[in-house]
Amino acid sequence: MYDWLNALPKAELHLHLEGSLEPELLFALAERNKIALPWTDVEALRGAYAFNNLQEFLDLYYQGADVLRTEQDFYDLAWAYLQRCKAQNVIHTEPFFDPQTHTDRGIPFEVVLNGINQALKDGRDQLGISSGLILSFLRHLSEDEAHKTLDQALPFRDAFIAVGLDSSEMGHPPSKFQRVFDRARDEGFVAVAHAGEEGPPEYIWEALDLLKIKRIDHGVRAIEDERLMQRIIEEQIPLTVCPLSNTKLCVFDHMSQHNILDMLERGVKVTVNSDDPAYFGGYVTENFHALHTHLGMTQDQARRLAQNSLDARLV
Ligand SMILES: Nc1ncnc2[nH]cnc12
Ligand SMILES: [Zn+2]
Repeated sequence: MYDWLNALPKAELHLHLEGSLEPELLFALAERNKIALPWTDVEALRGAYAFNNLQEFLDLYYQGADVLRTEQDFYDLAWAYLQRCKAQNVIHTEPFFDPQTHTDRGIPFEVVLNGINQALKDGRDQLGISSGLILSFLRHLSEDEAHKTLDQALPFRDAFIAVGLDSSEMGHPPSKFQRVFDRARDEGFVAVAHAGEEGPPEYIWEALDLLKIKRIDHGVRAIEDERLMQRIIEEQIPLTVCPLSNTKLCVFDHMSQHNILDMLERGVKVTVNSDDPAYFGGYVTENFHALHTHLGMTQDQARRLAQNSLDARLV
């Protein structure tokens, strides 16, 4: 089944480039940039990948991103991810990047963007993988800071297809970012947002009604609100679900409890994605395979999930 799932043509719609930083590359970049790391080796770092919630993961994820300094580093990061796409027949990808994670450390916006963009271009030209980049605001920071990030992005508007919202969900509802999303949409960007990963269904309502998003990232807690379920089914609003992430971050205790196939059978436009594959134990195919192993996902269901991912592309 793994090989069959791997060969299935698919799109990835929920992937943080910083979350695709494998420990081997992290160590190589630390050496290249002469940065001392708190872990003795790759295995010690991998051993730290045990999380009880989103915040515990984010603390390590932001720490890991500190090795990314130069345009070449960002290129290497994105290029390594695109090669994984090629190996897993991901024919289209819409990755997120978090500019504030880097600009707050003094890395110029253009350095980050140029490195990523060159890799995406080479991915199109050399690997045949189409893509669209999503600029994600960090929700634990202020809306003012998000406005500043949007200002920095506007001169490069053709480099992005959408804006997103990620990082610590609880206590940072979508309503906090209503004005900057209004501005981004006025400037022609599509909007997406993480909602209903750890946060309640109300955050999904806000993301839809206040941020006017076209796709919900995660959204697994929608199932707690029947009226919300009716809406996302009726309007066929796609959900970018990340099964391995959800179990690694204890959103579900075990993969056998995941609700993605229940949602699929109820008519929700759910898709399968890897979120932060370097940290959560696998790329898209591993996520599909876990659904087969623990939930008995059939080939027919896998085909529908893959088709949903192709249908839910923004570009
Ligand atoms: N799963 C996730 N949720 C929120 N923010 C993130 N940033 C990277 N991965 C994330
Ligand atoms: Zn995510």
